[in-house]
Amino acid sequence: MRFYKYQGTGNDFVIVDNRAVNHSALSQQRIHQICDRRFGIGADGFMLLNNKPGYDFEMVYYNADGREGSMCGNGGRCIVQFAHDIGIDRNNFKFLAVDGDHLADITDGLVSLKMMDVTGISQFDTHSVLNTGSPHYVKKVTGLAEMDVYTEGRNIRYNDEFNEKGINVNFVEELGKGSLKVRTYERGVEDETFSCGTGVTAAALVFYQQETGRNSIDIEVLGGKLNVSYNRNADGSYDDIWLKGPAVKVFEGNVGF
Ligand SMILES: N[C@@H](CCC[C@H](N)C(=O)O)C(=O)O
Repeated sequence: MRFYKYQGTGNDFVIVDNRAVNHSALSQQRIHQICDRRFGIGADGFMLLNNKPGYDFEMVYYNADGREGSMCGNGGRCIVQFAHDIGIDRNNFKFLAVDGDHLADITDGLVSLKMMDVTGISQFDTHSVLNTGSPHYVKKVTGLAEMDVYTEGRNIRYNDEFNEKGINVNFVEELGKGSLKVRTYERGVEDETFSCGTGVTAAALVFYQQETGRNSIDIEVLGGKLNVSYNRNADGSYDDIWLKGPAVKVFEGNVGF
Protein backbone atom coordinates (compact mmCIF):
# COMPACT_ATOMS: atom_id res chain seq x y z
CA MET A 1 0.00 0.00 0.00
CA ARG A 2 1.42 3.37 -1.06
CA PHE A 3 1.29 5.89 1.79
CA TYR A 4 2.18 9.54 2.31
CA LYS A 5 3.18 11.06 5.64
CA TYR A 6 2.16 14.69 6.32
CA GLN A 7 2.31 16.95 9.35
CA GLY A 8 0.51 20.15 10.28
CA THR A 9 2.26 21.95 13.18
CA GLY A 10 3.48 18.56 14.37
CA ASN A 11 0.09 16.79 14.27
CA ASP A 12 1.08 13.97 11.92
CA PHE A 13 -0.89 11.72 9.60
CA VAL A 14 -0.55 8.78 7.23
CA ILE A 15 -2.59 9.48 4.09
CA VAL A 16 -3.62 6.98 1.42
CA ASP A 17 -5.01 7.85 -2.02
CA ASN A 18 -8.07 5.60 -2.09
CA ARG A 19 -9.44 6.67 -5.48
CA ALA A 20 -8.16 3.84 -7.71
CA VAL A 21 -7.24 1.09 -5.23
CA ASN A 22 -9.72 0.42 -2.44
CA HIS A 23 -8.28 0.30 1.07
CA SER A 24 -11.58 1.03 2.83
CA ALA A 25 -11.63 -2.42 4.42
CA LEU A 26 -8.53 -1.86 6.60
CA SER A 27 -9.31 -3.15 10.08
CA GLN A 28 -9.13 -1.08 13.27
CA GLN A 29 -6.15 -3.17 14.38
CA ARG A 30 -4.29 -2.58 11.11
CA ILE A 31 -4.78 1.20 11.22
CA HIS A 32 -3.68 1.20 14.87
CA GLN A 33 -0.54 -0.71 13.85
CA ILE A 34 0.20 1.67 10.95
CA CYS A 35 -0.01 4.62 13.39
CA ASP A 36 2.14 2.90 16.05
CA ARG A 37 5.46 4.74 16.45
CA ARG A 38 7.43 1.55 17.19
CA PHE A 39 5.65 -1.18 15.22
CA GLY A 40 4.39 0.90 12.29
CA ILE A 41 4.94 4.15 10.37
CA GLY A 42 3.91 6.31 13.31
CA ALA A 43 1.20 9.00 13.27
CA ASP A 44 -1.55 10.69 15.31
CA GLY A 45 -4.09 9.71 12.65
CA PHE A 46 -4.77 7.93 9.36
CA MET A 47 -6.76 9.30 6.42
CA LEU A 48 -8.25 8.01 3.20
CA LEU A 49 -8.80 10.36 0.27
CA ASN A 50 -11.89 9.09 -1.58
CA ASN A 51 -13.65 10.13 -4.76
CA LYS A 52 -16.94 11.90 -4.05
CA PRO A 53 -19.31 13.19 -6.75
CA GLY A 54 -19.97 16.92 -6.34
CA TYR A 55 -16.76 17.44 -4.33
CA ASP A 56 -13.01 17.52 -5.03
CA PHE A 57 -12.70 14.54 -2.67
CA GLU A 58 -13.94 12.98 0.56
CA MET A 59 -11.80 12.81 3.74
CA VAL A 60 -12.23 9.78 5.99
CA TYR A 61 -10.35 10.18 9.26
CA TYR A 62 -9.23 7.57 11.81
CA ASN A 63 -7.56 8.27 15.14
CA ALA A 64 -4.29 6.48 16.00
CA ASP A 65 -6.29 3.89 17.96
CA GLY A 66 -7.75 2.76 14.61
CA ARG A 67 -11.29 4.01 15.24
CA GLU A 68 -13.01 6.41 12.87
CA GLY A 69 -12.75 9.85 14.49
CA SER A 70 -14.74 13.04 14.40
CA MET A 71 -13.38 16.01 12.42
CA CYS A 72 -9.64 16.68 12.47
CA GLY A 73 -8.70 20.27 11.63
CA ASN A 74 -4.99 19.67 11.03
CA GLY A 75 -5.83 16.47 9.16
CA GLY A 76 -8.19 18.49 6.95
CA ARG A 77 -5.42 20.98 6.18
CA CYS A 78 -2.92 18.16 5.46
CA ILE A 79 -5.26 16.27 3.12
CA VAL A 80 -5.86 19.48 1.15
CA GLN A 81 -2.09 19.90 0.69
CA PHE A 82 -1.91 16.19 -0.28
CA ALA A 83 -4.75 16.61 -2.81
CA HIS A 84 -2.86 19.52 -4.34
CA ASP A 85 0.41 17.53 -4.39
CA ILE A 86 -1.15 14.54 -6.22
CA GLY A 87 -2.56 16.82 -8.90
CA ILE A 88 -6.07 17.77 -7.82
CA ASP A 89 -5.39 21.15 -9.30
CA ARG A 90 -7.57 23.80 -7.62
CA ASN A 91 -7.13 27.20 -6.04
CA ASN A 92 -10.11 26.61 -3.82
CA PHE A 93 -11.06 23.13 -2.64
CA LYS A 94 -14.41 21.78 -1.57
CA PHE A 95 -14.43 18.43 0.23
CA LEU A 96 -16.71 16.33 2.38
CA ALA A 97 -15.73 15.18 5.89
CA VAL A 98 -17.59 13.53 8.74
CA ASP A 99 -18.98 16.87 9.99
CA GLY A 100 -20.10 18.10 6.54
CA ASP A 101 -18.76 20.30 3.74
CA HIS A 102 -15.45 22.14 4.00
CA LEU A 103 -13.86 24.82 1.83
CA ALA A 104 -10.10 25.29 1.77
CA ASP A 105 -7.39 27.20 -0.05
CA ILE A 106 -3.61 27.26 -0.25
CA THR A 107 -2.09 30.73 -0.21
CA ASP A 108 1.56 31.68 0.35
CA GLY A 109 2.35 28.09 1.36
CA LEU A 110 -0.27 28.02 4.13
CA VAL A 111 -3.46 25.95 4.08
CA SER A 112 -6.68 27.61 5.28
CA LEU A 113 -9.62 25.39 6.16
CA LYS A 114 -13.18 26.55 6.76
CA MET A 115 -14.51 24.89 9.89
CA MET A 116 -18.14 24.07 10.67
CA ASP A 117 -20.33 26.77 12.25
CA VAL A 118 -20.51 26.62 16.03
CA THR A 119 -23.87 27.27 17.64
CA GLY A 120 -23.05 27.45 21.30
CA ILE A 121 -20.58 27.05 24.13
CA SER A 122 -21.50 25.35 27.42
CA GLN A 123 -19.94 27.42 30.16
CA PHE A 124 -18.96 25.99 33.56
CA ASP A 125 -17.10 27.53 36.53
CA THR A 126 -13.77 25.94 35.66
CA HIS A 127 -14.03 25.17 31.94
CA SER A 128 -16.06 25.30 28.72
CA VAL A 129 -17.31 22.51 26.45
CA LEU A 130 -18.07 22.91 22.74
CA ASN A 131 -18.07 21.08 19.43
CA THR A 132 -15.96 22.45 16.58
CA GLY A 133 -16.26 19.26 14.51
CA SER A 134 -14.83 17.27 17.44
CA PRO A 135 -15.84 17.61 21.11
CA HIS A 136 -13.57 19.84 23.19
CA TYR A 137 -13.06 20.72 26.84
CA VAL A 138 -11.27 24.07 27.23
CA LYS A 139 -9.64 25.21 30.47
CA LYS A 140 -7.83 28.52 31.05
CA VAL A 141 -4.57 28.05 32.97
CA THR A 142 -1.36 29.81 33.94
CA GLY A 143 2.06 28.13 33.82
CA LEU A 144 1.11 26.05 30.76
CA ALA A 145 4.74 25.33 29.81
CA GLU A 146 5.28 23.44 33.08
CA MET A 147 1.95 21.57 33.13
CA ASP A 148 1.68 17.78 33.04
CA VAL A 149 -0.84 17.84 30.17
CA TYR A 150 -0.81 14.06 29.77
CA THR A 151 -1.85 13.33 33.37
CA GLU A 152 -4.25 16.25 33.84
CA GLY A 153 -5.82 15.79 30.41
CA ARG A 154 -6.21 12.06 30.87
CA ASN A 155 -7.89 12.53 34.26
CA ILE A 156 -10.54 14.74 32.62
CA ARG A 157 -10.96 12.58 29.49
CA TYR A 158 -11.55 9.46 31.65
CA ASN A 159 -13.66 11.03 34.42
CA ASP A 160 -17.23 9.76 34.96
CA GLU A 161 -18.72 12.46 32.73
CA PHE A 162 -16.56 11.86 29.63
CA ASN A 163 -15.27 8.30 30.03
CA GLU A 164 -17.74 6.66 27.64
CA LYS A 165 -17.57 8.93 24.58
CA GLY A 166 -14.29 10.68 25.37
CA ILE A 167 -13.36 14.30 24.84
CA ASN A 168 -10.30 16.27 23.71
CA VAL A 169 -8.87 18.38 26.54
CA ASN A 170 -7.24 21.76 25.83
CA PHE A 171 -5.29 23.88 28.33
CA VAL A 172 -5.02 27.51 27.27
CA GLU A 173 -2.92 30.45 28.40
CA GLU A 174 -3.23 33.99 27.04
CA LEU A 175 0.14 35.31 25.84
CA GLY A 176 -1.23 38.77 25.01
CA LYS A 177 -4.38 40.27 23.49
CA GLY A 178 -5.41 38.04 20.55
CA SER A 179 -2.58 35.59 21.20
CA LEU A 180 -2.89 32.20 22.90
CA LYS A 181 -0.79 29.17 23.72
CA VAL A 182 -2.64 25.82 23.66
CA ARG A 183 -1.66 22.28 24.66
CA THR A 184 -4.04 19.39 23.97
CA TYR A 185 -4.61 15.86 25.24
CA GLU A 186 -6.28 14.09 22.30
CA ARG A 187 -8.95 11.44 22.49
CA GLY A 188 -8.16 8.50 20.21
CA VAL A 189 -4.43 9.19 20.41
CA GLU A 190 -4.75 9.08 24.22
CA ASP A 191 -1.72 11.31 24.62
CA GLU A 192 -0.71 14.93 24.27
CA THR A 193 -0.20 15.81 20.59
CA PHE A 194 1.93 18.67 19.23
CA SER A 195 -1.16 20.43 17.87
CA CYS A 196 -4.92 20.01 17.48
CA GLY A 197 -6.75 22.10 14.87
CA THR A 198 -10.30 21.69 16.16
CA GLY A 199 -8.83 22.24 19.67
CA VAL A 200 -7.17 25.59 18.92
CA THR A 201 -10.37 26.63 17.14
CA ALA A 202 -12.33 25.80 20.31
CA ALA A 203 -9.81 27.74 22.44
CA ALA A 204 -10.08 30.85 20.24
CA LEU A 205 -13.88 30.87 20.37
CA VAL A 206 -13.97 30.35 24.16
CA PHE A 207 -11.37 33.02 24.93
CA TYR A 208 -12.87 35.97 23.09
CA GLN A 209 -16.60 35.50 23.64
CA GLN A 210 -17.18 39.21 24.35
CA GLU A 211 -15.80 40.28 20.98
CA THR A 212 -18.75 40.32 18.55
CA GLY A 213 -17.79 40.65 14.87
CA ARG A 214 -14.63 39.56 13.09
CA ASN A 215 -11.76 38.25 15.22
CA SER A 216 -8.31 36.90 14.36
CA ILE A 217 -6.37 34.97 16.99
CA ASP A 218 -2.75 33.78 16.74
CA ILE A 219 -2.10 30.50 18.49
CA GLU A 220 1.14 28.89 19.56
CA VAL A 221 1.21 25.10 19.93
CA LEU A 222 4.10 22.74 20.65
CA GLY A 223 4.59 22.16 16.90
CA GLY A 224 4.35 25.73 15.60
CA LYS A 225 1.89 28.53 14.96
CA LEU A 226 -1.72 28.62 13.75
CA ASN A 227 -4.29 31.34 13.19
CA VAL A 228 -8.03 31.13 13.79
CA SER A 229 -10.33 33.83 12.41
CA TYR A 230 -14.09 33.91 12.77
CA ASN A 231 -17.25 35.94 12.98
CA ARG A 232 -19.11 36.06 16.29
CA ASN A 233 -22.80 36.86 15.93
CA ALA A 234 -24.86 38.80 18.51
CA ASP A 235 -26.77 35.61 19.44
CA GLY A 236 -23.50 33.92 20.52
CA SER A 237 -23.14 31.70 17.47
CA TYR A 238 -19.99 31.63 15.32
CA ASP A 239 -19.59 31.33 11.57
CA ASP A 240 -17.05 31.90 8.80
CA ILE A 241 -14.45 30.16 11.00
CA TRP A 242 -11.07 29.60 9.32
CA LEU A 243 -8.07 27.63 10.60
CA LYS A 244 -4.80 28.58 8.90
CA GLY A 245 -1.26 27.20 9.10
CA PRO A 246 1.42 25.05 7.49
CA ALA A 247 0.79 21.51 6.18
CA VAL A 248 3.88 19.73 4.94
CA LYS A 249 4.77 16.40 3.29
CA VAL A 250 7.37 14.50 5.36
CA PHE A 251 7.97 11.35 3.28
CA GLU A 252 6.23 8.64 1.26
CA GLY A 253 6.70 4.91 0.88
CA ASN A 254 5.11 1.48 0.65
CA VAL A 255 3.91 -0.58 3.55
CA GLY A 256 3.31 -4.29 3.26
CA PHE A 257 0.95 -4.92 6.13
N1 LIG B 1 -6.01 16.37 15.81
C1 LIG B 1 -7.31 16.70 15.40
C2 LIG B 1 -8.46 16.23 16.21
C3 LIG B 1 -8.76 14.78 15.83
C4 LIG B 1 -10.04 14.25 16.31
C5 LIG B 1 -9.99 13.80 17.69
N2 LIG B 1 -8.85 13.19 18.20
C6 LIG B 1 -11.26 13.02 18.04
O1 LIG B 1 -11.74 12.14 17.31
O2 LIG B 1 -11.80 13.33 19.06
C7 LIG B 1 -7.44 18.14 14.96
O3 LIG B 1 -6.46 18.68 14.44
O4 LIG B 1 -8.53 18.69 15.03
